Amino acid sequence: MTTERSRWSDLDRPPLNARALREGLTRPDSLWTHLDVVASTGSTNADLAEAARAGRARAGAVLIAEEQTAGRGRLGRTWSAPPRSGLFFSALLQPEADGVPPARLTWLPLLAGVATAAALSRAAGVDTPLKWPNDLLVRVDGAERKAGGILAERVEGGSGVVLGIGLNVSLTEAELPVPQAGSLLLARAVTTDRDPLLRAVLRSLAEWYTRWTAAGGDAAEAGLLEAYAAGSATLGRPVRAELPGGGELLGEAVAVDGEGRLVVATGDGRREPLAAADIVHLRAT
Ligand SMILES: O=C(O)CCCC[C@@H]1SC[C@@H]2NC(=O)N[C@@H]21
Repeated sequence: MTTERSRWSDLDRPPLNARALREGLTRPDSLWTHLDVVASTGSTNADLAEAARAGRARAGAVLIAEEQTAGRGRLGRTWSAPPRSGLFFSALLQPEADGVPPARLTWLPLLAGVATAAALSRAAGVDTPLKWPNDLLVRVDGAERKAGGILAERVEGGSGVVLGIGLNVSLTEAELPVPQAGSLLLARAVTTDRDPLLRAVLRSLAEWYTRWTAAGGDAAEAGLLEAYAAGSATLGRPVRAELPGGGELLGEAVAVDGEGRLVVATGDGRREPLAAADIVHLRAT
C-alpha cells in the first residue's frame, strides 16, 4: 500500500542549504541575528516562542523547518504540507522595543504579506495577491487559491512577537491539503528552488520591517498602506464577514485603517472596521 508519506518522499526534493543561508543573511548589521534549519518539528512558531520565553532566542532569530508535524494556522487551524515542499519558518521580532505602539502591531502580518509578495514577484515571477488579513493567493487556471499564510503570535511575558510564514512552493495538485489550496509550482513560478526564494523573502521582510519601525509603526508613513492596497485581493471587492459574536456582515471592502482593520462599507451607509478575528470571504464581483 502506498502511504501519503512514501508518495511524498518519492519526489525527492533537495534540502535547504542552511550554511549558505546563514552566511548570506546573518550579519552584525542585519535584522537577522541567528538562523537555524531543522529537519522536522511540530511547529516553528511554538518552538521559537518557547525558546524566547526560556531566554534561548533573541530578536532576529529565524527558525526554519523542512517539515512540520503540527503546523499552526490562524483561528486554531492547522498548516500541513509535505517535507521540503515549501517554506515554513518563524522569526522573533520585538516591534514594541523597536518603537511600534501596541495598537499598530496588527499591521505586522499585513507587512509580512507585502514583503513576501514583493519577494515572490521578483524571485519567482509570480503574483501573490493578499487576502486580508493573512493569506497569499495565487492564480491557478484563472481561480484564486491560497498558497501562503501568516501567523503572528505574541510571546507571553513580553519577549516579542513570533511571526510565522508558511508558503507552498512545489506542491503538486495531488499533494494539496485541501482543493482550494495552491502552490508556486501550480502558478507557474519561474523557479521552485527554495534557497533563493527564502533569501528573497527574508531580505524583503527585513527591509519592510526596518521601514515600518523607523516610522513608529505608522503604515501610511512607511509606504506600507499604499503597497498593501496595491497588492490587495480584498480591497474594492464585495465581502461577507463572519463576526466573532455570530452573525455576518455584507458589504464592500473599502480600506485598511491605521490599526490594520479592514473597513467594510455596508449597503446602508455604515463603515464597519473588522478586527483580524473576523473571517472574511471574498464574493464574486
Ligand atoms: O494561514 C494561516 O492561518 C497561517 C499559517 C501559518 C503557517 C506557518 S508555517 C511556519 C509557522 N509555524 C507554524 O506553526 N505556523 C506558521
